[in-house]
Amino acid sequence: MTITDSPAQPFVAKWGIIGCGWISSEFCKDLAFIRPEVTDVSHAVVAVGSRDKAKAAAFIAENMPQGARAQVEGVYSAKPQPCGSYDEVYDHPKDVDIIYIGTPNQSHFTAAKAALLRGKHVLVEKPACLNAAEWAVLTALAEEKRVFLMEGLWTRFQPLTSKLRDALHKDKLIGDIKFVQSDFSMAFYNSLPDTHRTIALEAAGGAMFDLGAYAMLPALIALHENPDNHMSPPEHLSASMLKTRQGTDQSTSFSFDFPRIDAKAIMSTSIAYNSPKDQPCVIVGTKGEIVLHGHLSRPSGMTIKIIDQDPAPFITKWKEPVKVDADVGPGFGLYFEADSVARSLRDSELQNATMPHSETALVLGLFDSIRKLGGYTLPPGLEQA
Ligand SMILES: NC(=O)C1=CN([C@@H]2O[C@H](COP(=O)(O)OP(=O)(O)OC[C@H]3O[C@@H](n4cnc5c(N)ncnc54)[C@H](OP(=O)(O)O)[C@@H]3O)[C@@H](O)[C@H]2O)C=CC1
Ligand SMILES: O=C1OC[C@@H](O)[C@H](O)[C@H]1O
Repeated sequence: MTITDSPAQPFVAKWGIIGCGWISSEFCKDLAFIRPEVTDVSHAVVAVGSRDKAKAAAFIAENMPQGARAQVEGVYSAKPQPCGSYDEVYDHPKDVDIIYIGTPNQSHFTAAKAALLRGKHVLVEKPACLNAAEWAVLTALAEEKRVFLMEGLWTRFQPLTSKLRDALHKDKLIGDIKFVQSDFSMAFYNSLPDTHRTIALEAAGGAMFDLGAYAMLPALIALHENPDNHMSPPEHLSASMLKTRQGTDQSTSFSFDFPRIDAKAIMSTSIAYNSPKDQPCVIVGTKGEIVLHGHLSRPSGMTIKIIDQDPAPFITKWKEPVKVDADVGPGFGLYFEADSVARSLRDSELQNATMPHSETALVLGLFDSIRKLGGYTLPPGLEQA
């Protein structure tokens, strides 16, 4: 074989993992998946940090005993190392280049800041931090250190999200989009103990912080990112919160308008009930509707319904609906996000175009306003900016 015949090696993202909980385990299992269709990037887990070293070792043995895909395939030789503190991962002597933060909400800012200060790239789980001011501190630090920073809102990277965007804006299948209604809710309250991270005040729990970004996402894609809206911010925000015993929100509803395109979004999120499974979100346009199915964090598909008559106030005729399945293969589906981050690192990007800093700033700013309208106050000291 000549040199030119040898297959190109993928770019390998070298991860340090912070926190050995549930979502970190799904993330690492996804990093280990061998997906032959992806040849340009791969992943290695270099170090795994827990507050308890034995837990980190057990986490590795259970979720990726051979490491991530590049380690399984021999593209990267060292195996994942367990660490008994998060600092050990940030300071890891081996070549950790990006830190994945899978700890509870209230710890995201501290963990992300610590990693950025060490000059590491960062992917931090949603919500990236507790308010827009904290995010401004992190983005300024990332810019100063010239490192990559992104909030992990994995739904943005799923193939169905691209199909939805194309159907709405490229193919304009439902005409001018006028209305979005969505609900993302999961019945944690009164099922899990009040100390659980999704409920507890000290963990910045409640529906909005846990599920609100997913409830908001279809409106941002359909309306905020609508080319005719020119990225004008939402206006006329209204919100109300029904509280848990903890003072966090069990159920929150909110709405906003996009006057530039005469469109409205009404959203809700709750930890007290489960969303309507078959129809958690409807996007309504002048020529039809798109209905999302399943969980809004990972929709199982969408149905495109086109009106079969001239525009009229009362619609009675529809074309045969078109069903589009989500192309999620085995695993959880966090690999789409991880691959995109790896491509950003390969290309020396400091932000990811699909999930730029401005997107997180917008959502956290809306969260700030929704909390103010709903009277949700975090304990003193939890917010660090
Ligand atoms: N993208 C997605 O689909 C999902 C995202 N998430 C997000 O990920 C984050 C973690 O959620 P999840 O994995 O369900 O949570 P878990 O409770 O399962 O895990 C969190 C881990 O963080 C570490 N940790 C650090 N500080 C604390 C603390 N004070 N209390 C408890 N644990 C702590 C622990 O790891 P150790 O003991 O090893 O130090 C723990 O195992 C949340 O911010 C959530 O919003 C959650 C689920 C899905
Ligand atoms: O991000 C999330 O997605 C779905 C839920 O399982 C979880 O509580 C939440 O953090």
